[in-house]
Amino acid sequence: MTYPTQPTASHFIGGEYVEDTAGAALPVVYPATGETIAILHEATPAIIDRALEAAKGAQADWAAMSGTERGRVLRRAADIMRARNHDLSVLETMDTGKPYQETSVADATSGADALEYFGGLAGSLTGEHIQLPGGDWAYTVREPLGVCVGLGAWNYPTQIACWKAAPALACGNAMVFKPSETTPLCALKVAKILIEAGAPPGLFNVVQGAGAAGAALTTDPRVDKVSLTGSVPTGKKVYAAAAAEMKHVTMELGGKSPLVVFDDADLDDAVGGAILGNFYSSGQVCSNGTRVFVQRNLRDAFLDRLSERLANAVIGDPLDPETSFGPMVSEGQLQIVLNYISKGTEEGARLVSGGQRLDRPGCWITPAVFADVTDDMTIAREEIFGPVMCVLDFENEDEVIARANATEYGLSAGVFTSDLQRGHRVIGALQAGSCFLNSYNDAPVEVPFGGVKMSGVGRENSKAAIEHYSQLKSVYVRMGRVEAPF
Ligand SMILES: NC(=O)C1=CN([C@@H]2O[C@H](COP(=O)(O)OP(=O)(O)OC[C@H]3O[C@@H](n4cnc5c(N)ncnc54)[C@H](O)[C@@H]3O)[C@@H](O)[C@H]2O)C=CC1
Ligand SMILES: NCCCC(=O)O
Repeated sequence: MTYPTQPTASHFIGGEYVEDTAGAALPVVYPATGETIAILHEATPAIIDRALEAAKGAQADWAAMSGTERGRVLRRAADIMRARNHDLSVLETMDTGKPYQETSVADATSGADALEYFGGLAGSLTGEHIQLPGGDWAYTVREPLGVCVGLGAWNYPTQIACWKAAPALACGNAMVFKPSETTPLCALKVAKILIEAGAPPGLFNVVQGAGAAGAALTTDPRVDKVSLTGSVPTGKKVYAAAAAEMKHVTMELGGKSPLVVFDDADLDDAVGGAILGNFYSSGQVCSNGTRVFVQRNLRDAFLDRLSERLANAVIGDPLDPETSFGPMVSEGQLQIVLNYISKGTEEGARLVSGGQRLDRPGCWITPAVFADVTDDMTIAREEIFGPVMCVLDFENEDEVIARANATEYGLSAGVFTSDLQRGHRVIGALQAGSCFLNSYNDAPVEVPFGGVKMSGVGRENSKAAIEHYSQLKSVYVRMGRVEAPF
């Protein structure tokens, strides 16, 4: 059988598509219909070995090029991605179920932004000169780490591949990227585009597979750094395995982020922020503000306006540009979400809208809003990773800060208020890596992205990412005689 989105082969290694049918079959399902759209194969040990050898073989020559030359390749790749945005967006939609309305502006475009931004930075990555007493001096050299492994989640397959590859390659590293087993298609296109842009074969390789393939990559002695986007439980395993060999890590993990709405906020902006922070990508965004704290005397107006605006959601064919809300990524993820919705009702939260599975093929659920949620409820404590908004009441600033911070997570936080002093004061007190004031879920490449507490280690995007894909060598230069004690 021929599938419409079947790639040339499962893996991309050494500049070409590579197949090894000895690996377990990996069916790819279009979540909007439940149909199989491709069948790939998980990487065998031989495939993983081949990818790591290819990366190791390409890395030294790539690192020996000037930053400007490396940057040129990345910027060319960005141009190709932009030129192919339509096709890449359709593929992203097929891989994830996210509506084309989103994928056409937030996936390949975001990946291209990362390639362009880090391509631009590559030529400016230098060390520094440090003057010392007696005429001595030192200099630092910014060196690549070597071979980096990228492990992706399923919600943003193109974006995650590019957010990891772009800074890694800009710094002179090579990469083996393993997409999520749920969404294996898009990263292959990124690999092909990098080759077309002039990247040497082996610089960026893609291998498929689930946790076992990720673990094999993480523990391989040829690997110098592991960058994971995934859940906290996986993050703990990957971090521990990397630590055993003292490897560098970036951990972009989960969250249960607070979005605080004061009663002086612009109501429509606050409702818009809550919609963006809960229902974009059908709620499958790590930074989502899923605990929406609304000051008590605004609560009813907030819920009314939210219901009015939710009625405008267009739930349907994700490839139709009018559709604004797609299916969950998989039946498994849909079941997780449905279980949380049952638990919310059982524990006494009030389901004010949505939360029903739609009677049609595929993984469809309507956006759910719970009111009267209390801090101890399961739906207020655990990451759901689906379209479930919890609305919690609060009275005053100190109270909401304490409650917002009472979580092991610390990825994001948002505040809506027209009192800017209060806005900055509250943001200053919130324990989160990525914060928003009168906005939610913006992720421009120029701004560091990442979490504190259990939500992660390190930062993606911005100049901060350079620190996580390079290391400094210090060289002390003595200009006089060496005076030893004997
Ligand atoms: N902070 C961030 O930037 C983001 C975080 N996430 C988080 O990701 C989660 C959802 O994505 P999932 O794909 O379900 O996450 P997951 O943690 O199940 O898997 C993430 C990746 O790790 C791999 N993996 C699983 N076990 C492994 C092991 N033992 N060793 C090495 N690799 C292993 C998987 O195959 C996959 O490629 C949510 O918790 C979400 O919050 C998602 C997107 C962005
Ligand atoms: N564009 C959203 C970044 C966060 C995430 O990948 O979930």
